[in-house]
Amino acid sequence: MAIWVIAEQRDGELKKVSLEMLSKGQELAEELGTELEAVLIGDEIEGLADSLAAYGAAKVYVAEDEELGTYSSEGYSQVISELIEENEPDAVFFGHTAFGKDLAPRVAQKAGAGMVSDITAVEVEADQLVFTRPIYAGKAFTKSKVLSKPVVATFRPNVQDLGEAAETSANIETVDVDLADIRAKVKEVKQQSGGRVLLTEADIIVSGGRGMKGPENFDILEQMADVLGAAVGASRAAVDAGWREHQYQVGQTGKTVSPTLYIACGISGAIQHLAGMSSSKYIAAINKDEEANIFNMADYGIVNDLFKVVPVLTEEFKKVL
Ligand SMILES: Cc1cc2nc3c(=O)[nH]c(=O)nc-3n(C[C@H](O)[C@H](O)[C@H](O)COP(=O)(O)OP(=O)(O)OC[C@H]3O[C@@H](n4cnc5c(N)ncnc54)[C@H](O)[C@@H]3O)c2cc1C
Repeated sequence: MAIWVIAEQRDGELKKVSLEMLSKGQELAEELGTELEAVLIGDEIEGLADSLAAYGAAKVYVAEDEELGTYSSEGYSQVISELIEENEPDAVFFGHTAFGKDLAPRVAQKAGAGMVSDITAVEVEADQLVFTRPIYAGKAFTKSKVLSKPVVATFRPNVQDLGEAAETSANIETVDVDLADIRAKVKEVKQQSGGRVLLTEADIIVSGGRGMKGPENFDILEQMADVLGAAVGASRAAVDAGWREHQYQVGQTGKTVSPTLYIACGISGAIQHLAGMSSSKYIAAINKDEEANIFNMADYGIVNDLFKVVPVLTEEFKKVL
């Protein structure tokens, strides 16, 4: 009986959402009087188990194999499903990331489990987990209880608070892995170069829309992002115009992001854009139209020409950062 967090790592580095889920999981486990445990899968990753313990995992199941070095839907879902069958956890949490979105439904299907996705909050009511998730592009929220066991849930990254890390070492249980029946193997992963933080993990995002007027003008956003250590996003209008690649699109048909600060530059605030960023902690908007809908959502707004404002802000940020 336990709450499980399926840890996500890439190239030996844990994704922040895994630690966020552990921080939240610790609270929930205490309230429910159950254990918090983590599952770590990959190749040569055992060293990461201590970090999972530091954020509250009382036990870490470690499945290591060369074949698991790169993500494989079939391999990872097989390992997790077998572990679930053996240990019968009450709840299994994944990040709502490309990894979690691919893996969680497969695991839920194999375990015959109910699933709730993209959750932004969870609480305990009458000994049951109640999950909150945004619907209608963030205009409304549903609260769901899942009656089957285990419940599988995916957590929106950057929403749960990260707790304090404790000084502790992990209680590791090594998992026997038999991948003889796996039909598909990942032979190579080609990564795009570029040193910027990922959009979905960024603490600060500077985003540009049609108001940027052309691809070359994104340079001023890149410069501001360099100073802030931010990622650069875009509206669909900017992506459709061919100014930015689709992987940087924020919104209903792009990425959902929840940074601490989202700076929207020359973005009007269409509902489909808001769908992807309305759960940001703070929203700042720069737009020359004071009627722009983005100002209804923004915590801070500057009504002015972004080509005047952005370079000034960048210089000011340089002075304090
Ligand atoms: C099914 C569907 C899915 C969609 N999915 C998405 C999605 O995932 N993401 C998304 O973003 N959109 C999406 N859209 C499109 C969405 O409806 C809007 O068309 C789009 O978000 C508009 O982008 P924008 O704000 O950059 O452009 P606009 O709406 O044209 O706004 C440009 C803004 O820039 C301002 N501006 C212009 N010049 C300056 C300047 N010099 N200084 C300051 N401000 C300036 C203007 O005042 C204006 O407010 C979707 C639409 C549909 C129908």
